[in-house]
Amino acid sequence: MATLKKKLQGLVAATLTPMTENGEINFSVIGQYVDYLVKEQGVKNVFVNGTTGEGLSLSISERRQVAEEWVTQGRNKLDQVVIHVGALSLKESQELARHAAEIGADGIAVIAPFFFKPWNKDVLVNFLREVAAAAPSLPFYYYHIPALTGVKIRAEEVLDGIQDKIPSFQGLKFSDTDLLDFGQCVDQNHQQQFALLFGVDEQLLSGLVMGATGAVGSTYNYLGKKTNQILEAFERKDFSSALNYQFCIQRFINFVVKLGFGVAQTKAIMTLVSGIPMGPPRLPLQKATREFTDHAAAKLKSLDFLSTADLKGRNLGACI
Ligand SMILES: CC(=O)N[C@@H]([C@@H](O)[C@H](O)[C@H](O)CO)[C@@H](O)CC(=O)C(=O)O
Repeated sequence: MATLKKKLQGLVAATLTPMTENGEINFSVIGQYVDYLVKEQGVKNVFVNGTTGEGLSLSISERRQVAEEWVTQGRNKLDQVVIHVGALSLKESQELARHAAEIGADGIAVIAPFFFKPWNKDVLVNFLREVAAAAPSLPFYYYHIPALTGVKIRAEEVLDGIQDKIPSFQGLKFSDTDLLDFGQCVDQNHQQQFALLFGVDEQLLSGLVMGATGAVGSTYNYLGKKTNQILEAFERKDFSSALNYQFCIQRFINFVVKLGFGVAQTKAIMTLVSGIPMGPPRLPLQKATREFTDHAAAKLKSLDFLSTADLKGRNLGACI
């Protein structure tokens, strides 16, 4: 049985994997990264080796080392460190799950296998169950990201009766825009106390309205503080402020999406905002261009998301 832990809630940063210019993992900055998230962004939970962390582009040995470094550096600083252990090979996934338990991670998450795909809910749940069984003491999360896995089985279906098969099941990370599906995950699982984590940062407020108990995302690395304002306004039922904050964040995401936005660009933005070098992504991803970074920087400044004292007060469209 999974040990009783505080329910995962609030913001969870989907961490980047810092790399050196020659493509090796730069473990040396992870301690600094933890401090930055906690002190500068007010984010105390991390989701490691997921999409943003290029988990599927790392070797198993690298994934183990990255997980270990986050757990070590996060001790007594972070609330929860959840490790994504999904892989195409069940054996590798189980190995990573066992390892996460050994190092003292707070939970594991798994995506649907995406080369040979499960063709229905039962097959998917069987796969997830085999992974969860390798680390039965760890809270288990299903990571639903159909646009990337191509596995379109609705999350609502996956959740139906899942605790009978996976006793350690604790929640869902929902990285999709189908609010009917997400709403039904919430509506049909009131009794279960699952953590239902929304994964589309630009639509977080809709997720909260629908009943999300927290959120996992890439932008919380550098817009955590701003996004916490949405959570706080929502909590005090100040929906008009919450919407304003969401619109501000949307203005930024909408801008970068038009330029072409993904993990490489997130690395560039995080480097710019935090000052911690995230390095390039690993192939097949391509490093963000200088032009992208310059445009993103200008936009961050114009929205007052980047504290440049000399720009303050000048821009009427600022989102302070
Ligand atoms: C497809 C994708 O990368 N989605 C991101 C979002 O945070 C996304 O970057 C954000 O909503 C901007 O579109 C997360 O859901 C991914 C994530 O949590 C992860 O890295 O595991």
